[in-house]
Amino acid sequence: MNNITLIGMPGAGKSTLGVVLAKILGYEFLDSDLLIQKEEKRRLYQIIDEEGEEGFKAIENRVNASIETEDTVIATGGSVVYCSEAMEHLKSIGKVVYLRLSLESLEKRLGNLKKRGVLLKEGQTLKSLYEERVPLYEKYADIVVDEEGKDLEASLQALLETLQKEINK
Ligand SMILES: Nc1ncnc2c1ncn2[C@@H]1O[C@H](COP(=O)(O)OP(=O)(O)O)[C@@H](O)[C@H]1O
Ligand SMILES: O=C(O)C1=C[C@@H](OP(=O)(O)O)[C@@H](O)[C@H](O)C1
Ligand SMILES: [Mg+2]
Repeated sequence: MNNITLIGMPGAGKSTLGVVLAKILGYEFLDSDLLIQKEEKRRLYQIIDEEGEEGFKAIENRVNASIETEDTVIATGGSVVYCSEAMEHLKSIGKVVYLRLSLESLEKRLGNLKKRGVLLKEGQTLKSLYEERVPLYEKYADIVVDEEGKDLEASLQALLETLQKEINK
């Protein structure tokens, strides 16, 4: 199945770029964060508040591992890479694309992380979260797209060009 799954740090543009990419490719678009909210009938922040970090991850794993789509751009939540079953499943139904952005750029782009619903352990900084996650994004990525120094239009262009090259391989 030829789905395209976007992974990367919160604020990397998975949701914003994903929907435009789907439109250009004539694909469906699925934001797995919205699927979690629909299935749980709760907002993400409520799930995190009520179930804690581990509880949220278990739900995120189950929901992402159950996605059965075709010709769909799937924007995941930044924490999906902690969910090994979900990641193996997403890899099996298409290509996994890591949207890479430097810590410095993310720091400028992101506001209050807790308010954004990012899974942060007590006292954890964006820097330590970045260092913890980058190896996981790299581990699961079939394709890496570098977004550094690009505006929305240029990021989308880079994403399209990289996918095109991959398809023509
Ligand atoms: N070059 C860019 N690519 C993607 N998003 C960008 C870019 N520049 C600024 N942004 C902004 O960064 C935010 C990305 O948020 P979002 O798409 O929700 O990311 P994610 O789903 O990866 O957490 C949006 O507010 C978007 O407008
Ligand atoms: O990175 C994270 O810890 C999270 C990112 C969010 O999605 P985005 O990556 O779309 O912001 C959402 O899944 C959840 O609140 C946790
Ligand atoms: Mg998103």
